[in-house]
Amino acid sequence: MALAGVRVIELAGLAPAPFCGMILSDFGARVIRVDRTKVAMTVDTQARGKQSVALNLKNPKGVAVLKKLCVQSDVVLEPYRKGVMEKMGLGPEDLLKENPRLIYARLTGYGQSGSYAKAAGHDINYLAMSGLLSMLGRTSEKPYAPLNLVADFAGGGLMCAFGIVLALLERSRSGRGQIIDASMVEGAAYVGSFMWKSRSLGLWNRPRGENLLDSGAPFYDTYRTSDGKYMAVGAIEPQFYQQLIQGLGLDDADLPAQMSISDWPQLRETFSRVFATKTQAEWSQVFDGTDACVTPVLSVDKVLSHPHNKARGSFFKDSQGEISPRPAPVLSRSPAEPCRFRDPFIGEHTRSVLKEYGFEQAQIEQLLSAGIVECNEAKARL
Ligand SMILES: C[C@H](CCC[C@@H](C)[C@H]1CC[C@H]2[C@@H]3[C@H](O)C[C@@H]4C[C@H](O)CC[C@]4(C)[C@H]3C[C@H](O)[C@]12C)C(=O)SCCNC(=O)CCNC(=O)[C@H](O)C(C)(C)COP(=O)(O)OP(=O)(O)OC[C@H]1O[C@@H](n2cnc3c(N)ncnc32)[C@H](O)[C@@H]1OP(=O)(O)O
Repeated sequence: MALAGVRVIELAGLAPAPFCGMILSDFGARVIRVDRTKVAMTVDTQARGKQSVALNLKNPKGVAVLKKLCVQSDVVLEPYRKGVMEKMGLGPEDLLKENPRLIYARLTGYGQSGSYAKAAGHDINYLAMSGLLSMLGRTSEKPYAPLNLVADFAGGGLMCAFGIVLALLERSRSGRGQIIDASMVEGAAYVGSFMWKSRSLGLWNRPRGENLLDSGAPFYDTYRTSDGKYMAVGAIEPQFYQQLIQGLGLDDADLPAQMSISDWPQLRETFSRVFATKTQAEWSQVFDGTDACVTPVLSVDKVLSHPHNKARGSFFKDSQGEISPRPAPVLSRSPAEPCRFRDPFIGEHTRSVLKEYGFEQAQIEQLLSAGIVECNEAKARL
């Protein structure tokens, strides 16, 4: 796999950093998640392929353990508020001094500088600060955050993984590590570059929810079917729009022009009325194999069985029967191979990892009895 041989230490976080670690793990990196001690259950639902070491970083001996792990690693990924790592004596200066090849990735909401750097926040706040939230939502409604996909995952976890891969590539030439300041505000805004770069085209001149791609246009929207499901319509180009009209059984001569914005409400009503006459399956049959750009809105349970997704193996079931998306993109020679085994228990690999990283048996026992590290091998064997 592309990242085979890369060792990552991921400090346990909420959503974006776990996703970043999972991407690296899916593509072959060895990811060791450092969890807190005295925690019964992890909230990391993106732990695929990771190992877990439970370590008390409030104790200087715990800090020393982490340093030793980082000296022998390629990447450390930290998801804390600005200053937390420095306070524990684990800031970039400390760790890069001991391992100048280390890539030190800092995944935060607001970045390492600026007046918000130390403030708490979540996806919706970062999305708001990126400018993008102001553009999301239906006409005459308040801004609407699309789950926590944009800032946490696209602009956060994924962008941070991209930064790490870039830094690894650069290190193969320079031999030196570096610090990655991954701000979710900036990551989200960067993902949304199109919104800024396409303003001159007049794509976003109208209020929120009344533009071409924000559900303003009737040919770029979703429609309810007779069985209470939905179809997605993305027939922008005139030649594809014609196929939409044909599939709906409408006559172009009876309809206003596609780009007549003042007629969009009327056109939407017509489309809504027609879509409500057949089930999702029936509409899929009508549009499959055409270029009308009309697809069923699949529920997360149904994606696995759709013939297209099935043919490509786009989703898979793990050993627990849970459906997951296959890691993307697909590399021809060294594709990702997601681990199908269950996620680790907190501290499941403490003993084995410490041994591998050069701790003597007696040292490990001492750390365990002092509560500086915790081990959960027994739970794993149950
Ligand atoms: C919208 C998303 C978030 C969605 C997440 C939800 C899915 C989950 C959120 C809450 C979960 C529920 C909850 O936990 C209760 C149940 C628990 C149960 O086990 C499961 C069910 C639950 C209902 C559970 C269910 C779900 O999992 C949840 C609903 C996001 O937007 S995520 C993005 C958040 N932002 C960032 O990541 C940006 C960077 N980080 C930050 O700004 C801050 O970390 C943050 C997120 C604001 C949190 O601030 P906080 O004050 O809590 O922490 P920090 O200032 O960063 O300091 C960390 C302290 O921890 C110490 N520490 C770290 N590691 C160790 C260690 N190994 N040992 C000892 N101590 C450690 C560190 O020293 C810091 O201590 P100090 O505060 O003393 O300096």
